[in-house]
Amino acid sequence: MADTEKQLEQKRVTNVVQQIGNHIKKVSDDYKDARSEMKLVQSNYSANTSVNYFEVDDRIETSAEIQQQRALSSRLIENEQILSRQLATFRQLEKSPYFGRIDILDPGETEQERLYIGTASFTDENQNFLVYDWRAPISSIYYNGTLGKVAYETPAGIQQTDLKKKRQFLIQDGEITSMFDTNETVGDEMLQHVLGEQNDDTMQNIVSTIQREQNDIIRDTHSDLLVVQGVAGSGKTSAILQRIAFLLYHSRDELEADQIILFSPNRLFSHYISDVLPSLGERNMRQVTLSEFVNQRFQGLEVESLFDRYETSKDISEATQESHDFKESAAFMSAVQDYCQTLPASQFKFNNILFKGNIFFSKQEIESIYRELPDMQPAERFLQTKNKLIKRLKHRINEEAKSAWVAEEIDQLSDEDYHTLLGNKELGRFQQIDDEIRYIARKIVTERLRIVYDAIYNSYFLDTYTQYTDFLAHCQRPATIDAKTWQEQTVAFQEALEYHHVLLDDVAPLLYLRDILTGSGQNRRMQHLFVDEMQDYSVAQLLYFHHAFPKAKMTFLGDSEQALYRNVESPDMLLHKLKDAFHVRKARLISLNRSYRSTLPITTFAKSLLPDGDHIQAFNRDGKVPTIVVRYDLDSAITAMHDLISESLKTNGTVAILTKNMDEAKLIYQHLHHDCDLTLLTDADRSLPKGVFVLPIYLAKGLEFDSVIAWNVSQENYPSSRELGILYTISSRAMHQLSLISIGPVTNLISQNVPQTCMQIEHEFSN
Ligand SMILES: Nc1ncnc2c1ncn2[C@@H]1O[C@H](COP(=O)(O)OP(=O)(O)OP(=O)(O)O)[C@@H](O)[C@H]1O
Repeated sequence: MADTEKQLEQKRVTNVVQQIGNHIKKVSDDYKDARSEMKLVQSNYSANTSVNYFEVDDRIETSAEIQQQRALSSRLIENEQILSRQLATFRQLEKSPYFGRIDILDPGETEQERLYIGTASFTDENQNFLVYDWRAPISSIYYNGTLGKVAYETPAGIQQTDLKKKRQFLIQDGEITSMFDTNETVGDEMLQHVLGEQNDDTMQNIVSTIQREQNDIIRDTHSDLLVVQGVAGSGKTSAILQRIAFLLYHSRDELEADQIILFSPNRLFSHYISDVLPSLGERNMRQVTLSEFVNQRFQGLEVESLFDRYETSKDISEATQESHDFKESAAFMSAVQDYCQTLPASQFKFNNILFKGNIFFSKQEIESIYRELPDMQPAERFLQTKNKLIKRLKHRINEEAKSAWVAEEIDQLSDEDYHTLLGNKELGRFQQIDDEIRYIARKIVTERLRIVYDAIYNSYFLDTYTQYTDFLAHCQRPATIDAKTWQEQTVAFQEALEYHHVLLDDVAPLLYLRDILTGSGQNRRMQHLFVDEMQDYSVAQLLYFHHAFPKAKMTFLGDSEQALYRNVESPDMLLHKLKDAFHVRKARLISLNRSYRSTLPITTFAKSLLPDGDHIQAFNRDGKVPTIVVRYDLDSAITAMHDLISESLKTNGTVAILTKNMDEAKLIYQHLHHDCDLTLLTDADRSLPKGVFVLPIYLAKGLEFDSVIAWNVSQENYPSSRELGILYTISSRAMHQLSLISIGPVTNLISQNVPQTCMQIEHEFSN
């Protein structure tokens, strides 16, 4: 491109950067003002909260003032937060104001329009757009269109235009480092540059290089269920995050970040992706792991985690596996639903409600309330039972409030405690002192009996576990599961319960049963549900999420070939299963087959492990072929590991040693941590350190590292195709370098599938 052209563009960049700089100064001043105002209100507030509370009039006045100040300070806090977010956005924009330019000619116009696209909009004093937000309707042309006639979607409908030029920029600290015109979606040159960089400890946004098929995922606002099957490294996680940023922009007035929930595979991942949305000027969505989500719903019990199950259930029989599969299926969830809908009142299992070890409401009493109600949906009937119990509780509170112990307690109250019990709102409400005392008495008893109220409110009087056992006994199982194996499932469930454990298979059906019978457990505020690594969830769990967030549109992303916890499925099978299970109006399936993470030799190696790997397209980025180091005993393998680490560190910032399980990770740590700076990562870790670390593959789900060393890929350790998903997932975590160590002969998964030219094998020959 002619130098003058570049000079002209640089001139514009410099000018825009200067204007952004001026704007930052202004926003900084506003921010400082907002902060000092905030401080002033806060100091006033604390002065007021310490005023004398004992004169009734004073109290009323103070309370009103406090309410006012609270409202004022929350408004100020919000304002301050907005300014602070704006500042962060503009500071980023100042360094790199845009990454793209499109020249368009609208129908009927004679003059082309030139638009620049960046991570956020920026207008000059006259409200002319100097930079368009990448999420603006017009910006979609940049990602989707090749030169010529193009269409784009706007709130007013589809618009047509003629795309005359598409230019890409790389701008660092206000300087154009490269720029080129392209007719492709986003040219490979730009991608080469971005992908060749070293890994950061948190993920980066990809807005400047979003690919056309990723753009389809990001900008889909129509589907109720969007399922993305994408090969390893195809940008699924990136697409989720840009999609969230897009949705927040698109529905700015109706959607808050906390109405979006993402199920992430582990805590390291949660941290890994935490910077992307803030880098785009947005707040993070809510993030949970399956374990966090279910543990919160089973208070007092410990739920088996995916990791626990992975670590312990290595050798289960085929028959048991069939029972597991059934319990994880959509058919099983339907069976739960049928059971609940047709459950006769006499089969309802209730618990006593206890107070200090004594029965407060007996299960017989609850049962008779339930039975006497007319026939209706179980949840409605349960709710009415609940209301009747609360009524009876209130009655008993009123009676108890007249007891001598309550009067005595009131006598003993200090003035301060008395007023605290009375509360701000009730100050001055009672004309008669007797009324006030009766009120206080009821409050004392209510507090004392709160535990009973909570038990009613939280539906603890349904004996969920006995009910579930009853369901298991009555459930129609497939003919392939014999009675004995099925009975073993019930026993396993009950035995676990004795130790306050719930097995993972039982989690979704158990929660579903409880929710249907009690009419609880649903969050209708959540508008979007995202599940990353969907292949690691059972269909039953996904259906439960759908039930728990009934209003949420669903986006499920995953890779059937990275299955760690079950056998690898073909993408078609997985999609078919999900489509059948979710009866939604607008379902859409998108496949991503191009892999961006790894160098060409690494992707070629990883895809040849898979029987159907041909559909995976590698991004053409140079690198060394993966090395396989074969040793014949543990000590030599550890020495080889040591050498590989030193060699990897010469060119890579992060080196991850990935193992099949935690025992292997500990073993390596024990042998190596004295000689090199090595960290062992566990389930409890929330962030990745720099340098060298060792972790089992399930904790590395969704992550990527400059260099990966796979531990012991021998035939003994990876004997069958059951381990294929594990090996593929490990190999596909590497960005620039992949090495694999084997103690003894290498697994057939590699030796029989990967062509010799795609790897370099180094044997140690003993003499
Ligand atoms: N359009 C793109 N531009 C630049 N980088 C991209 C793009 N798409 C993906 N990448 C990069 O490729 C790598 C893999 O992306 P990501 O982690 O989102 O893939 P994934 O499909 O979720 O992977 P996996 O399933 O293997 O965990 C990341 O480093 C990401 O930044």
